Amino acid sequence: MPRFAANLSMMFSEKPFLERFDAAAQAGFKAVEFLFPYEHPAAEIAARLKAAGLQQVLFNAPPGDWGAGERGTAALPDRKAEFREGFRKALDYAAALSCPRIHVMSGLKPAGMAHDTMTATLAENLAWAAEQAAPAGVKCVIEPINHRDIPGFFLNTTDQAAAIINAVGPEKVGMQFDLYHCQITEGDLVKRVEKHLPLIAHMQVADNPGRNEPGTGEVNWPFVFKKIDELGFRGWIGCEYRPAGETVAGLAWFAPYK
Ligand SMILES: O=C(O)C(=O)[C@@H](O)CO
Ligand SMILES: [Mg+2]
Repeated sequence: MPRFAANLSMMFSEKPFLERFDAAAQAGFKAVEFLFPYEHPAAEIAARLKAAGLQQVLFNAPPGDWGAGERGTAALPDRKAEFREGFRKALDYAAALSCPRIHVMSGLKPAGMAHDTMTATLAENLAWAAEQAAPAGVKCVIEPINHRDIPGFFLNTTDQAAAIINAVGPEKVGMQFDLYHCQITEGDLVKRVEKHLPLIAHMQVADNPGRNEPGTGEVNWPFVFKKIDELGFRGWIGCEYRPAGETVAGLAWFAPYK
């Protein structure tokens, strides 16, 4: 059966962040993910996880200046030192939260920057990060993101991500396969999951259009989830969606998977 993790950056936003852990557990989730933990001490988050009986399965490395529109630094040649400093901080949080996956965002493509230069920078940074992360049992993941949600993002397709992962080494870095982005950019969800399955270390889901919960848009999710299970994916699927209404009221789709 597919295993779903609540995304606490998007779900349960009716409550303050630290209260969302308990809310997710009460709704039947066994695991959570979120974008960034850095506004809160790691020990505080660890305590919330423990009290709620939850597992932390993913969060993001620092992305540069998010408020100013930056979306990662891992593919930016002039930001290597910042990327590394941020990744070390992420690793400290991962250790405190016993979290096995860190999402590393590549960044926006600067005007005039050569694609190959960015690919090489991303590969070099990932290889370095993997070396730091391996002793802690942590794997870095990279995620292709659609151009509508993040215009100008460097990493867009599952094939582009696969080429980088294969160049660095699939044992070192994995694919964060977000079904929402794939539906927008590429479609053909089941065939693409099948193609990249050996590289996929984490998945995420939202329906399209709207990025709301499964069942609110165009995708036949019971079919897709069944196929993902039959294909043998045993990792976590993060519910990275904005509930259309109140979070718990929109969880009917989740009932068969609790
Ligand atoms: O947007 C997504 O999709 C993510 O998974 C985030 O981590 C990055 O914006
Ligand atoms: Mg995602």
